[in-house]
Amino acid sequence: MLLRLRKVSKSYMTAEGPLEILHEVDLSLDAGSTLALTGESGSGKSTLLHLAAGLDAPDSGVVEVAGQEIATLDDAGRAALRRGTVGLVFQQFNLIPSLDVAANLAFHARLAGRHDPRWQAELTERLGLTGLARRYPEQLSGGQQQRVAIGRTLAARPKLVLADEPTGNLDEPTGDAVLALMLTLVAETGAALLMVTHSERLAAQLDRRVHLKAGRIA
Ligand SMILES: Nc1ncnc2c1ncn2[C@@H]1O[C@H](COP(=O)(O)OP(=O)(O)OP(=O)(O)O)[C@@H](O)[C@H]1O
Repeated sequence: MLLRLRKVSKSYMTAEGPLEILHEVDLSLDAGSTLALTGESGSGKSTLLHLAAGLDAPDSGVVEVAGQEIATLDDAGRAALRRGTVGLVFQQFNLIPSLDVAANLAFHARLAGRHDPRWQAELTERLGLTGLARRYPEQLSGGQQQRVAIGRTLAARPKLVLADEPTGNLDEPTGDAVLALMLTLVAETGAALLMVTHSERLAAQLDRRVHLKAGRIA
């Protein structure tokens, strides 16, 4: 099992007092499987994804990634887990503006010690980025930037891909094409995917779907 949440609860402090966002959420994801996380705006989807990435800690409950309980790791251990096992794709592409496409694609793989020029070349071609390798992010369209962001994540061959509305900034045909490509590449690398989406239509393309409502899995 790549990802497991057990009785995970999380509150944020607000001016009116603590606000519970997630209440005893259980969720698990096996290697090679894909799961869509849906729910209304504010239902806690991004919060859950951040907990799964070890970017934030739950108030109670357990988060395990690849068999490791995140709470038992120190900052360096969590950073190593993110670098070595987890890949993140966000709606805002988070490309490095000072690096060209090729260097952006290589960045995480190099950090993870898994830079593989042949795999990068294959991703570049299949993501339709050939010819754009020397361009900088600001010289790309939104769809092109998102394909670079997905390529950058997959170049490092993460075991677990966490994606937050990865096609949310794209028009529907472009978003559909980018998602289809991401699903194919995730399947080929044997990674597990947890994807947050507002879209029922996109959620239906993944193996399983869970819906968050008022902080609980509905
Ligand atoms: N750091 C924070 N401090 C206080 N409240 C927060 C914080 N982060 C998120 N929240 C609140 O927690 C709730 C859940 O936020 P979250 O971003 O997880 O929702 P979401 O389901 O991803 O929403 P969306 O679909 O709009 O992105 C929201 O009400 C939000 O205002």
